[in-house]
Amino acid sequence: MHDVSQTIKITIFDTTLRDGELALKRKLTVEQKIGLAIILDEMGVDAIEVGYPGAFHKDYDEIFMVSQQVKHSTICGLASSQPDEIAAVAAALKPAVRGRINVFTPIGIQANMTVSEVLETIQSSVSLARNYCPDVEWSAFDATGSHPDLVCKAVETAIKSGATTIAIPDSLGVASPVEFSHLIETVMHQVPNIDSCTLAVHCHDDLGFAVDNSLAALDVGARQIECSINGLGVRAGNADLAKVVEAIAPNSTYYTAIDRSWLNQASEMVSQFMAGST
Ligand SMILES: CC(C)C(=O)C(=O)O
Repeated sequence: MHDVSQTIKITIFDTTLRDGELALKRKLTVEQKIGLAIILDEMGVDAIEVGYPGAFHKDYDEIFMVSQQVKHSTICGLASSQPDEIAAVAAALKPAVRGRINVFTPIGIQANMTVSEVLETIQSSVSLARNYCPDVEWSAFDATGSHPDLVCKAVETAIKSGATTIAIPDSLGVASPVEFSHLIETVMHQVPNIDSCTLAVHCHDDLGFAVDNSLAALDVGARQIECSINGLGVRAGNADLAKVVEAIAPNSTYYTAIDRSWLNQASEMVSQFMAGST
């Protein structure tokens, strides 16, 4: 239960079953995904990202079956801007009480696309996703490896195209807390329609800053943190959900809906996944 003086709810988006699974040598079974998703749902996680069917065919069935079991959390599937990937996530989410399509577009310097190609790709993919689902997240893959002006233009375009959540990832884990919160602040100040979406952050731990970057972003306007149990995720991992939630708990401004009594059970389950994958 949060203190009534804590006024701003921070949405907790768990990506253990999607980004986290990428770190495992042996992929999770559908039973393992359902088992963890039920605990995350009980724990009060707002959104659970279950898979990326465009890259892994098995993730389609897993999103479908987790969607049948979970009653409270929003179930999310990842898609690139390819129309068939977006359609696959939409179909897999059919049984979900609440579903979300997370569309990502690479916008870093290495993406090798012109500005107009990037913006057209965002416009067409996010609009398509919105035709299937009222809850669409757009993720600016490699935002910290891009020019801030392009990040802002891209975010504005995604919101105009119907995105309800915008994620700014530090995809390669290259930013310090000062640099990352400066980027979030720039987006908050320069994007005219930013108030019509929830701003999310998705940080990787290559420099050991995933949790610090996520928390620093709150004071400049981020309202969703993407994280994972035990920080499981590609390379050095994602922000650790328990560390994020424990850091927010005593804060007088922010609160989460997480019931922290479930944290150990979730951590033990994911430790077993990790041990079984070596
Ligand atoms: C696909 C996106 C959200 C991602 O995992 C990243 O940028 O790290």
